[in-house]
Amino acid sequence: MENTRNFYFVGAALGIISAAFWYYKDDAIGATVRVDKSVPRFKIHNPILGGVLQMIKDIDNSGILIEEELNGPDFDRAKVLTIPFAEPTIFVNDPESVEYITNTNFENYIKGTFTKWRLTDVLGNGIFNTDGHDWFVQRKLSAKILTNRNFKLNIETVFSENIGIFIGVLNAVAESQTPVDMHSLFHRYFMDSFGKIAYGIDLNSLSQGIPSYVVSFDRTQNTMGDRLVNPFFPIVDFFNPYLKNDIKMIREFGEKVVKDRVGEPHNDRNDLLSLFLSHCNEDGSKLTTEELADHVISFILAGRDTTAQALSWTLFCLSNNPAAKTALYKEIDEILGDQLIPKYDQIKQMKYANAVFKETLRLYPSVPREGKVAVNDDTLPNGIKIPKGAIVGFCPYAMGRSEKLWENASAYKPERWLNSKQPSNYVYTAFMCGPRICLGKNLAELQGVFTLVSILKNFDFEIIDLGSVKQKMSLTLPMKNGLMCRITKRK
Ligand code: HEM
Repeated sequence: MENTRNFYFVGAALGIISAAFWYYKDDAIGATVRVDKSVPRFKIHNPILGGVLQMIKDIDNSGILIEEELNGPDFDRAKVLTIPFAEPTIFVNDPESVEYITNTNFENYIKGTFTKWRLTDVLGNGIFNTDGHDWFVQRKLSAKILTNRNFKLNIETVFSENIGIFIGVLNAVAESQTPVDMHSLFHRYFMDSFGKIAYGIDLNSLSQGIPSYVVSFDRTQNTMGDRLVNPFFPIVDFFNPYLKNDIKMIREFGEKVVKDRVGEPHNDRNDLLSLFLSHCNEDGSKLTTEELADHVISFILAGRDTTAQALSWTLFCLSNNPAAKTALYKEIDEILGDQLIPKYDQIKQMKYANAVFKETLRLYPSVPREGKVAVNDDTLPNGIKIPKGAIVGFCPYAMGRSEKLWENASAYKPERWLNSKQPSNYVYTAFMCGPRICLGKNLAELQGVFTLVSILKNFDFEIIDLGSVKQKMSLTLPMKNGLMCRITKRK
């Protein structure tokens, strides 16, 4: 009797497991939407768990893994990645689909709850985390300050002042002959520059060492990146010993920036914070301190990490490509002569330096992944059916390395940018495209090239161990082990 009962019990259990395997053969358990089975799944897919095991097993290389799937020989029009209890992502890798979701049918593809649920505790309702009317109002306001005229003024004032401090720090490092982590220094330099440009404040993180709120920013960026691939992030977050305090530090930093300005006798400066402070909602009310802090925090994240990481990868790419490095030094010396810091017009004249910056971002885009949630059922121009609630994703990292889009895609060739015909924003997606294209694109290019040229005019950089330079999973594309360099002063 007992044996018979056990036999039925084991049989039933095996039956349930087999049924689960059959039912969740193509999609992870709890996937919120089922995608048509005719769209191929990622090779790393397992029944029930989808792609989660492979993604979190080597989380820092998950971007490379996605790139290999999208640029692999079996990729046709789209591939699906599902992880348990989350929206499935239908990845595309062609400019037509990217144009469709980011522009042609913009209204149907939003950030949605996927992003909100993962980022709101840090970013609140900042521009990265909003859709519709809220997004539009913030975008219009910010665009008023992020103008080319203001960038030109910034070059002559803030950039020149800050680069002087940066060069001073690098001089001391060169004299001491001790290796330094350029990845960390770039983050501190751009934090200070951005604090000054956007909020008119001196953060002094370069000259006074790393403040604790910067450590919190860094750690939380990584946590937010992990949340995008790990569906079990609420559990991981619960056991994260730093997270609660880090978020508190970041929010307090944002609120302090606001409160300090509100307390000023003359708060009518020409910067982002003044604009947000003077803004009135439709009902005539002003933004609260908390809302203003959302903007402060979001713009620091937008302006600091992206450009700092782009320059870190630029030094890495130049070290791997001596011919490009020589050509760049030649242009800098020809145009600057004895002058140590470039002027606005000289940066515009430096075709090769601008090409170097773009070429680095093609291979190492600071925002390597993009995803938008479909509001309604839809069909992409390539015929792929998109169910309501699924995410349509694309990877600037994969598109930049696609042989279908770039000749000799894996080669670092700044020369490809010297042609008069430039690729469209739907091919070169490092700054996104459509109505949500990066608002700071021109500023980033100007400040990136200005900084690169200024430091190369003054110093030589030797990366100590090229093999140790690795990507790290995050919202952006930081370096896992930093970028340790030996610096010498140029004669
Ligand atoms: C190399 C530097 C940079 C790169 C590669 C870059 C790239 C991007 C990308 C890919 C997006 C879209 C992100 C998304 O879909 O959520 C974006 C958005 C944005 N970026 Fe940048 N960015 C850079 C620097 C900057 C700077 C310096 C600013 C300064 C203000 C800035 C401001 C913004 C803003 C405000 C948005 C949100 C736009 C919107 O949602 O309407 N970015 N950026």
